[in-house]
Amino acid sequence: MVPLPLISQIPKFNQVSRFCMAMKKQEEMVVASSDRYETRIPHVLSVAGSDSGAGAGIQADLKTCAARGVYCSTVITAITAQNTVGVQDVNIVPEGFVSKQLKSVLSDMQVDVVKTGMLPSTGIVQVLHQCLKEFPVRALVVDPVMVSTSGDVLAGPTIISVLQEELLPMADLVTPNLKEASALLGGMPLKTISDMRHAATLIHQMGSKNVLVKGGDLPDSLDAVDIFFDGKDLHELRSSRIKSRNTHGTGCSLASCISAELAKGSSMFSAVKASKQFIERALRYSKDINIGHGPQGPFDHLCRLKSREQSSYSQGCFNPTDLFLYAVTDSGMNERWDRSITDAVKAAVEGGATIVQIREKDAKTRDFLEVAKSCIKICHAHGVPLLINDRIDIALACDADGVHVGQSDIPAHEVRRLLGPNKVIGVSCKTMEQAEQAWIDGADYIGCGGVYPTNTKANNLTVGIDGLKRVCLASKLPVVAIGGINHTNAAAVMGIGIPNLRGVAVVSALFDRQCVLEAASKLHATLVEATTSNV
Ligand SMILES: Nc1ncnc2c1ncn2[C@@H]1O[C@H](COP(=O)(O)OP(=O)(O)OP(=O)(O)O)[C@@H](O)[C@H]1O
Ligand SMILES: Cc1ncc(CO)c(N)n1
Ligand SMILES: [Mg+2]
Repeated sequence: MVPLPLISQIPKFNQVSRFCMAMKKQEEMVVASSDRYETRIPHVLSVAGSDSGAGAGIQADLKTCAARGVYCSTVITAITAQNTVGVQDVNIVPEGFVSKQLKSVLSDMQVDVVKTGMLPSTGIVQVLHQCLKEFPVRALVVDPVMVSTSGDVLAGPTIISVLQEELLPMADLVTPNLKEASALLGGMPLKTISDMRHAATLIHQMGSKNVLVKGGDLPDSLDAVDIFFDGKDLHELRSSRIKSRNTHGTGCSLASCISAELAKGSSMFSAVKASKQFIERALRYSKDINIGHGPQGPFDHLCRLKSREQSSYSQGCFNPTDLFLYAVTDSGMNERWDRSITDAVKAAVEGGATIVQIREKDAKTRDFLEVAKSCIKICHAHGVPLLINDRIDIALACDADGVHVGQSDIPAHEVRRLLGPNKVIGVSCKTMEQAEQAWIDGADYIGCGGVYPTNTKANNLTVGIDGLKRVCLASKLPVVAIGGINHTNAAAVMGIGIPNLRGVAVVSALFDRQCVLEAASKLHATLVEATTSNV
């Protein structure tokens, strides 16, 4: 198979569509060669050390990629005896054997992105450099692991010059923490955000296309602040600092999440921002878990999948963040683009849809049920809930996660009675009164729109941005905006800045497009951009 160009050689605006085209081409090749339709899964190769405590290293990378729906292969560079107290011992894998692992994976599997962690010898860096020249990949993310947060050395200072000479000039992103940034800069002290900004520009000169200086260990900082530099602009990425001992492995997980998002086709900046959100969410979810007796515990990468089983769908605890990118299917559009509903849903969730609603107005009941069952499997494999529009019978029969109803469908309180307390119920509302009623009726969220005019629903009254604001301010339930929303106006919708507006629901912007995956990841990136603060 012809290797794809390095990500840094592809103009930014073209990345996602080229990736989609390449994926389509590969799919066609598979069909042609085996007469069987298979979909390629985005693939990250992690070249890193094993952490026996499984909070960092290879284990963190595997879990992060799994949480993001991306395949992760592994080349192990060292085995560490490690726990929540610290690193007790390190056994370095001989470079010849690292080289064998690299060749095994790279010569056989189609890797999109290589992510490096612990590279404990100069020989290992050299064989990696050689292999990447022989088997180019779309992106290289270098996490220059040197010292663990417990203070133990994972790669000595001799590594620095070979990293600088061989790896950084090939890298699309390098992600040093404060100590590593300081070591790369010959021991320069880094104590403030302004020091971090300066460091990012200096490290950029070592050849990496982009630099992310991580501030997890910045003393006296109320927020967790990272500095991103793309060679032109400096961005300050902030999230709240979660008060928890369970922060071991945040660095590895951040870099592998960025790699996973790049593998799916995101642009670099969107991947970085989405990944910072992922870390914050996982830390918040895991802040009270208790593993080990030492000062630094691991967090739970798979929280999103778990919270799905434990909360929304069996314990009756709806997670409003699921409304972020809400995909509503339309059979007419799928027919027009000659794809099945299941293929459309699969592409939407792979591209980043966070909840799916199956809306089938004309389907035969039995066909609808079969489609719903397949879609649930796809959605749950990605930790995404699936709702059914209007048809409570179908939702019950396939054990969907919930139902969405309009004002002329069965009233929400009846739906609640039929579905019980643990399912998700959404109601379309145009007015403050309807929003109040949805709350009284026991709904979990409301959909408000049409925000903009749309062809999807005939004779649908447009409430506009002002109507949306009014309903959001009055609603006691989380709100998802709907109606004519796409990647050009999504930022304006989220920009109204009312906290209970949790996302946008879209039909045409995903499904009336040639490449649903591309449309979804582009819209997801736009939403992340619109909802993450940066200076
Ligand atoms: N307590 C926290 N709350 C929120 N975000 C955090 C916290 N600690 C770290 N982060 C974030 O996690 C990411 C990793 O940062 P950090 O500086 O801890 O990397 P690291 O030291 O390489 O991690 P590690 O060595 O533990 O794997 C950054 O985006 C940082 O802002
Ligand atoms: C194996 C390994 N890689 C990276 C880190 C950095 O957190 C660690 N502690 N252990
Ligand atoms: Mg740290």
